[in-house]
Amino acid sequence: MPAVKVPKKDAKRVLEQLKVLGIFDGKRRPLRDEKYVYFPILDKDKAESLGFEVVNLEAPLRPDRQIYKNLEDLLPKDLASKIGRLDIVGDIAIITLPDEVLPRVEEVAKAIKTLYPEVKVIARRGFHEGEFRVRNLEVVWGENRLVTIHKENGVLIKVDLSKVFFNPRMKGERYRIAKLVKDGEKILVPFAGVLPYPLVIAKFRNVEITAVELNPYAVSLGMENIELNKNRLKGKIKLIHGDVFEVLPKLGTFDRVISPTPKGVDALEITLSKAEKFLHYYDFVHEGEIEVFKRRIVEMCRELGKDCNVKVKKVSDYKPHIYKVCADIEIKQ
Ligand SMILES: C[S@@+](CC[C@H](N)C(=O)[O-])C[C@H]1O[C@@H](n2cnc3c(N)ncnc32)[C@H](O)[C@@H]1O
Repeated sequence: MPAVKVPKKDAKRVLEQLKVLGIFDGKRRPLRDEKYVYFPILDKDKAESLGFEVVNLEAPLRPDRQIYKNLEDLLPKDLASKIGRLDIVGDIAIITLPDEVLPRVEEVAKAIKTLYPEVKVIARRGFHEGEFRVRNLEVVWGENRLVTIHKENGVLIKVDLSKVFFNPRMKGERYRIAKLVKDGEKILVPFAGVLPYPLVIAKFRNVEITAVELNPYAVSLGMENIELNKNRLKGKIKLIHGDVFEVLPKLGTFDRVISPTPKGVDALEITLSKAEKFLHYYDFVHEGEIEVFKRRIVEMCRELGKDCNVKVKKVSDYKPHIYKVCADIEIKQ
């Protein structure tokens, strides 16, 4: 098959050119020797007419998962348009799948496996329910289980999605917070779940973290997760099983508090009262109400005798016009 032969020093520039011209064959891997790079192409005549040196060679095909980036690339339009977003937790794929599409689950499974060969279970998504914010999930393909070990930010997180809350999309946010933390800090994480925030922070920083969680299954998995990661963590994690509103009044104060607040719960006052330097407070806010939310925090700071800088950041979409936000609150010293 045809390939454009380019001296190594020009490879990046020529690759861009070939892509713009629409003749780069992205399904095949480029080859290299000591002096040259060989880019597989789709149109020999066009390349030659533009003055490129074209040779013939066997460039291997890339695996499908490197060619196709999402389900829309792999499924017929009528099917792709009916299925919702895909999340991967360990070896479980979570997807929104209406009843009418259920008979075509094998087709969906094949596409998911192309992108994520590790997937062994497909579960269809319902809503988060109850005070423990557990998502309603139904296994529709593969092994009948919702327990898995998820890898994120260099830690292992064991979850049982039938019993605990876990959101893989918060990976970047957890990393952002971990990077703000300094060695030596004392940190409080209320509403800690199976400990994704504490684990990621303790992975990168030598800190003392106190986590509080009410769901007994999350607490038990959290303890397993501390054990599972014990050789990866620089920091220490202490996990308290209990209600944030009962436990926090008995605790002292912390340099930093991180509150992944469950939807519908107002924990601003109690978490702010425990923070000496920083509070990262998550909530769900209508886009038109972000300033009101910010003013409420400033007001609460004043009531608690604190002088605060407040920045509110949109973290993710929740519903049309409603965002999950994080208020980064710095308490001036
Ligand atoms: C939105 S989830 C966040 C979990 C975890 N931090 C994460 O990011 O995956 C909220 C968590 O708070 C827990 N929770 C709800 N009410 C609580 C309370 N009053 N005291 C302690 N934990 C509570 C739920 O069980 C759930 O695990």
